[in-house]
Amino acid sequence: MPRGNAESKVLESISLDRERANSVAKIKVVVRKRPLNKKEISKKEEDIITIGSNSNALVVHEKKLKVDLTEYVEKHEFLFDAILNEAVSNDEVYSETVEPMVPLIFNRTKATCFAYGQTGSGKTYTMQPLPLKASQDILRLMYHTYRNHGFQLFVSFFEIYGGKVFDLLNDRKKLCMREDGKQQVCIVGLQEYKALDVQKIKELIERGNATRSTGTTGANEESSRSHGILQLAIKGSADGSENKPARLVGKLSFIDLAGSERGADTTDNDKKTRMEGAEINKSLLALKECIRALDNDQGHIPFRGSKLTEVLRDSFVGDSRTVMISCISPSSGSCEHTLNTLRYADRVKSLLKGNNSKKETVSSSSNLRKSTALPLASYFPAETFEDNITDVRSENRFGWSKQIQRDPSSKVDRVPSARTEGNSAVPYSDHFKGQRGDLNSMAEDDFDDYEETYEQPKMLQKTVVDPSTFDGNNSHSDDDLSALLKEEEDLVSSHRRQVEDTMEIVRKEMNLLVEADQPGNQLDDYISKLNTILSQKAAGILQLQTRLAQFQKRLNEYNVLVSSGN
Ligand SMILES: Nc1ncnc2c1ncn2[C@@H]1O[C@H](COP(=O)(O)OP(=O)(O)OP(=O)(O)O)[C@@H](O)[C@H]1O
Repeated sequence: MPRGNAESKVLESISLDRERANSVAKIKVVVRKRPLNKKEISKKEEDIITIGSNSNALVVHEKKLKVDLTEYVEKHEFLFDAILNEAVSNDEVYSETVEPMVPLIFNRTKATCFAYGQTGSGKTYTMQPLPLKASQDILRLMYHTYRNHGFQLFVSFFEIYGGKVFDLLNDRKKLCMREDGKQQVCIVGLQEYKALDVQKIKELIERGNATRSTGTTGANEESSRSHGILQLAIKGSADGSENKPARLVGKLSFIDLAGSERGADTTDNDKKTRMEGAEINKSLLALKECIRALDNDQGHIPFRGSKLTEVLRDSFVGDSRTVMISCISPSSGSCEHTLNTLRYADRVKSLLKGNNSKKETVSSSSNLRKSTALPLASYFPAETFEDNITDVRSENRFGWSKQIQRDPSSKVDRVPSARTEGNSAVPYSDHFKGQRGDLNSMAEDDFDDYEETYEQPKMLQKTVVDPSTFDGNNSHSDDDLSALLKEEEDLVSSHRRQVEDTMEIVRKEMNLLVEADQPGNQLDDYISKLNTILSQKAAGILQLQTRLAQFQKRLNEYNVLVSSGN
């Protein structure tokens, strides 16, 4: 083939990659349901998750008891970018999640894939094969499409355990993090291995996996008690030469988060496990706060909320892409955790809608079309690369198109996601009668209508507060974030306690009703007991309402604080 022809093929391929880049959502949320495991089957637990025929809607069928102790099923409906059922293979998970992001990392993008879910829901099972598959694609691009660019691939693998960072490719050496003058976070001494072939990467991944901290939880015998972070970095020198120091071009991070189970699950566990749980919850909440702040286009992203978010800082600024895989167990015994996971995912997804239509509109790809120059120098214009990140960020953070379109080549259909957790109660006897039909009979247009009429909940209302309360200083807002995260934890714990108390009260109430139906019952006694019960109920509700109001106030104040920090 004549040289000119070969070059134009390469150009075409790069330009195609870039066009594809524009159609990759900034944040994509995918749910993966695992099959029932042996333990769940032996306990006769049911599969309570049904997935709609268009693969982006699911229903959780929550079994509940009425006050008169009759059973009924409450349905919770959710929509996401894609829902992968128990028959979906790891290869298909890769195609749906990471594969579209791979070409972007040759063009300055920081892409992140993380798995979220309760312990034993399949996070590690889902995440472990992804880096190797991505490496294969990266090396193919490096050796073919970008073969004259002098790109190099580096692998690092570390974990965050108990708020500390350990190098999984260097005997779990404890590492510390530093922030440079440009607020770039680096992990001092982290080993990065240059990888030339897939075999080398496979060895590194296996070595790191074998070193990870695991423990046993009620739900998983080999549970990850740490956040494992594997990074594939593309580096290159400005003139494509291998002799000059290589600078970061783009990065793909894989994060296998520790289980998201909350306090309720840890009652049987020892103190160490409970402490681990608290630390894990803190970082998961902080991650949510960062994504929330990113979507609100706030100048100040509260990365310091946890070690995890500090480490991820450079993955979220500039031109970034994130795919979150929410892993869920199908079993009735995990219903509460599954709902928590889906609500977390739903919250992340809904942040991208509602008031941000401006941010969601299709961005022009002209900036990419213009730029067809091939030499690596074109990736490093006049300013330094880091300066460039800031520019890209301010111009382009939400200019990216979400463009979730029907992709004929994809095995999974996708439509724009709406935040819909619609609850509907049906008698328990109807549980299996129409659960699939309900979703199957829902045309895609129905979802579109729902999307149009649904009003976005405004978690972070901007209210006016006494400015003297805050000085708009970012370090203060980091302290505030920690306090806020703690309050969120406390609120949820109080809520849980209140529900337990209420159940106890309802039991007393039922007994009282039974007594009241007996012949010759004492009316005075009934009145006095009913009064006590009602007072207890009212006190519980009032207490929780007060706590909730306090938390809402703090949340609003925090929002004002970070907004004023812009
Ligand atoms: N989609 C799946 N298909 C088949 N088996 C699965 C699937 N997902 C998970 N499993 C199995 O379920 C068990 C728990 O999965 P895994 O260890 O990935 O959970 P986890 O969410 O990472 O838990 P933890 O947070 O405790 O580390 C494993 O034995 C795994 O092989």
